Amino acid sequence: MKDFGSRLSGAMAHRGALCVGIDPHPELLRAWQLPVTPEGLEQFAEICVEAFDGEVAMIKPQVAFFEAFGSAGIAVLERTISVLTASGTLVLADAKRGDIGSTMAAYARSWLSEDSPLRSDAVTVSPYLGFGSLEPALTLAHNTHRGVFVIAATSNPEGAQVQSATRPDGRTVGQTVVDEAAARNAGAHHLGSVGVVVGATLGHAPDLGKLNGPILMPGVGVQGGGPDDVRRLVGDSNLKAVVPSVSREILRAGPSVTALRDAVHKSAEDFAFLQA
Ligand SMILES: O=C(O)c1cc(=O)[nH]c(=O)n1[C@@H]1O[C@H](COP(=O)(O)O)[C@@H](O)[C@H]1O
Repeated sequence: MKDFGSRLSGAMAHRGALCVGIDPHPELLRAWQLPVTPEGLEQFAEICVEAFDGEVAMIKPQVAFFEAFGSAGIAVLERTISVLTASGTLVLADAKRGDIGSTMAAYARSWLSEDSPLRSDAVTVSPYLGFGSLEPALTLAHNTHRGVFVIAATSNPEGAQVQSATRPDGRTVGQTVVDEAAARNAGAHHLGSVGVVVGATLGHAPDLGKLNGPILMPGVGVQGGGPDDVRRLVGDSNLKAVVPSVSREILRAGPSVTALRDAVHKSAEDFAFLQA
């Protein structure tokens, strides 16, 4: 199997850069006339799979909305991930895991090991227990040809308190996260397999020029970010590495599969400049 970065750059070349999130908010279930139960969750996920599979470079299920239903929700998540990965669509599990190294190793096994029922192509991780605490996930991802997306500068306004703090060497904390990720991608030919997450809502972003890996940009749509923000934040030379991520703005078009697909195509058009 090719490494995750190569698979992602191949998918982006074929299908465009967009990532669509599967975020089954209870309000969305209700808006889709579905019960807020594991059965409703399953129908929501099935409609999303039908609408998005094969249409975009990557699909990002937000794990929290499945966990909220307990073991029945996790079972729906497992099935959703395995249907998508079996059809060749890249799945990024948005679990934002981060813990001391020995516990991180267990989180890593859940999302990145070949024999886990939840195995995905990549997982989001939080470095705010120290970048080094992510080592078990970085190592397992490398060994299983999977990827990690490390939270660097998030789309929520509260993130700046930690991520924009300045270290004694003058770099922001978010910048050091990007720099550590860049060190992991050194020598990768296409895109490295260690991505970062940078919110499209930010006033300014860390310097991404040496990352050599994918830049996931959520915060597009309902949170207020748009294509112009993406361009402004990453700079022209980094546009090819950007994976804009949209959840509610697209999901609100449901439950019609045709309307969901139309919303995907509209978003994809808005971001076509990334591939130009
Ligand atoms: O890691 C993420 O995907 C993420 C990072 C971030 O900085 N901001 C952010 O909104 N997200 C996730 O991206 C999705 C955004 O959803 P919408 O605002 O509905 O597009 C949610 O699943 C968030 O958890």
